[in-house]
Amino acid sequence: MNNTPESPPELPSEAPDDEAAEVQGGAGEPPEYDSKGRRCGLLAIVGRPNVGKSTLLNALVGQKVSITSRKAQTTRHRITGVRTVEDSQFVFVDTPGFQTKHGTALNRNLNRTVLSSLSDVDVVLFMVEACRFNTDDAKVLSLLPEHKPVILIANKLDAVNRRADMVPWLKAMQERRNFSEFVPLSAQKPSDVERLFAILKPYLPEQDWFYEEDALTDRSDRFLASEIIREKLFRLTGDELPYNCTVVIDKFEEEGHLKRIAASIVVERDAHKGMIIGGGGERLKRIGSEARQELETLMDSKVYLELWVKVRSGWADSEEHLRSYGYE
Ligand SMILES: Nc1nc2c(ncn2[C@@H]2O[C@H](COP(=O)(O)OP(=O)(O)OP(=O)(O)O)[C@@H](O)[C@H]2O)c(=O)[nH]1
Repeated sequence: MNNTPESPPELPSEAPDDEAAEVQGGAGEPPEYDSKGRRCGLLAIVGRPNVGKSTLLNALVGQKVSITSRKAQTTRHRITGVRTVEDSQFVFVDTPGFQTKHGTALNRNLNRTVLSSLSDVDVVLFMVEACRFNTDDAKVLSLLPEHKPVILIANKLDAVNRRADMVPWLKAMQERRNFSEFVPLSAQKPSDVERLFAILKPYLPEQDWFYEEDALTDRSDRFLASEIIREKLFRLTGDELPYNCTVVIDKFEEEGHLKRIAASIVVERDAHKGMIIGGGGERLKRIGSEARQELETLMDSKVYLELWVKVRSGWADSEEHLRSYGYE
């Protein structure tokens, strides 16, 4: 997209729709869906406090992000990290109800929250310390949904003095639940962490990626920018806006202590476009201004942000559209 807006930085503008017809491809059926062997899925890391969940997550994704939108692309979840390895994209999500910090008791009331937050992940990573299992571990385990693949991650392997203890311990664990896999590892050991991707891959459904390949790896600021804009978008449009609108970063340039970001909010219908722009463009201005302020704080630099709204009917179903938005 080569928008060269006349407007000054930060002033949200409306992009012309002239590409819409062309992208829709005119006559003919939309192309049949084909993930081309790609996989993408949601994963949750659960476990009692102090077993090493954050250590593992940070090692898996390289950097932690925090997204507060109620309507992130993956429905109810707060995404804590994304990592794409070859043809597979791993999306790690938070599980409300497992906020067990400061020794908060896990009680029955949390049960429902936990179950619903885990109901649409593809695989659960249940983490314990190798050769240990206490009542808090048991409580967490008892909250996991019955019909969901659960992988047992036995962390802190480096701290196990007698490796021979592992065999009876693993046997006892298998009696507690029919785990899909046992993975003894050390979250502090990079080679163990990298090995985990190959083990997890078969649990991701074959489908196209939710995010760009470089999300949260070498260009994570770009990913963060699209998430922050999306968060403001949903926050300021309330429940009016359907989930399937997206934010595409068209430009992300750094000049010293300044970042120039141009982004398009892509919606399916004209009505949605109107909703986002608001009377006199007020709403879009606010989305832009709030996103810019937050990005400046997060990135610790000055940010010029240009926002556009575009209508792409059926974009989410069309491979061609996805390609044109850089999803390939
Ligand atoms: N020896 C050893 N220590 C580890 C390993 N992984 C994590 N730790 C340590 O275990 C402690 C807890 O790690 P965290 O990653 O904060 O644990 P957590 O499960 O996220 O804890 P909460 O945030 O309280 O739920 C830290 O001191 C880590 O350094 C490991 O593989 N080996």
